[in-house]
Amino acid sequence: MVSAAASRMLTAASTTAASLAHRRPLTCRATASAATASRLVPHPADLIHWVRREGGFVHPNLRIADGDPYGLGVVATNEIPLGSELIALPSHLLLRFDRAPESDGGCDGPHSTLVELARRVPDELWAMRLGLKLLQERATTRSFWWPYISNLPETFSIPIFFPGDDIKNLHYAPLIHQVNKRCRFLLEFEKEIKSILGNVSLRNHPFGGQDVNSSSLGWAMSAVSSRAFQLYGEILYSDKHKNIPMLLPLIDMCNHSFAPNAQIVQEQNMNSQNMSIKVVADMQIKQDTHVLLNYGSLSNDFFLLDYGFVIPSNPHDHVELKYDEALLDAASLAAGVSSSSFLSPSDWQQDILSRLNLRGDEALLKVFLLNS
Ligand SMILES: C[S@@+](CC[C@H](N)C(=O)[O-])C[C@H]1O[C@@H](n2cnc3c(N)ncnc32)[C@H](O)[C@@H]1O
Repeated sequence: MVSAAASRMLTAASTTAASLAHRRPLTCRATASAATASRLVPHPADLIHWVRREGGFVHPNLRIADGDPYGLGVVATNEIPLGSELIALPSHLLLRFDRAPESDGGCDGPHSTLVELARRVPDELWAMRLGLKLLQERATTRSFWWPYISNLPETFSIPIFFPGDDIKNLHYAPLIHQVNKRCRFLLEFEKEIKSILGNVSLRNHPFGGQDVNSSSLGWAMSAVSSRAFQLYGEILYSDKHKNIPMLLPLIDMCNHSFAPNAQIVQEQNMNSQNMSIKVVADMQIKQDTHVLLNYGSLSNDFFLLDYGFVIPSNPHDHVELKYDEALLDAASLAAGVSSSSFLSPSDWQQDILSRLNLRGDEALLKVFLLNS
């Protein structure tokens, strides 16, 4: 199933480009690592210049540079003092999926069709919802967001694009299950989108009449899962907020570290439309040093699935096991250990098990093995 999905994504990539030469094709190659991945176009717009021109702020001592082996990154060209504002984006430079009607024809316009498609995406695949918006902007010839989108990688080396054998070699059933699930979703969603958009006029088509396939959907989902930040969105009531994913131009060029030298600060009026997002230096940043953010306390499963990399000795990795006496007895039997009896432990064993909280009415049978 997975290899079929992966190979279909691979081959679909090359087929649409020729017939859509007058538009920005929604294609994706599934090769190369992030470190070498080229951008959507050979000479993308100057992102720093665009952010400044559109009302954002970028510290004069910053540039985008090759962050080998992490792909591109944001680097200090000169020392930057602790507490300095590094990047600031006003609300109109935050790319988010908004359900409210846009000025595109009210209830029937392309935005409404996009909302209808997004409604069919399960909550756990939230990245696909914002991915639909990203695809729409990518397909729009004069999109405001093109200078940003043109700087996105052409490919993502995350497991949904791995060849089938490489997926099997992950050797970890829960991860393989997630990859399979995502691949299956992309193939099914492609069919669903084709059937819905088959009856939609060009005027109301969210992708300007272009075909969307599992390859382009996979590209968009990966772009969002590996670059979006979950930030305060709508205010629900009193001081409760709902986090929503947003793409943050330039800020998303910063790579990850559990020992970051900068952090994201969200400034917000009560009206969330007026929010602004800043990156502030948490320490002095020396010349030629990368600006690093902490993407979150994530385990390597999440990093691999959503970002395509893992952290050696990740302190947030853990293995969850169940202390199951019957299973342990069966394992002893299979191993030829005749003397053990986990189901009827002796007194001293019961005492130790109780102290470990593995026996008794309040017993907690989940065992966590932490990395640290
Ligand atoms: C938000 S983007 C950062 C910008 C990215 N390097 C680029 O070239 O566009 C996240 C991606 O950067 C790479 N990356 C970031 N931090 C990394 C790290 N600590 N180790 C390995 N790869 C990293 C991964 O490819 C990840 O999916």
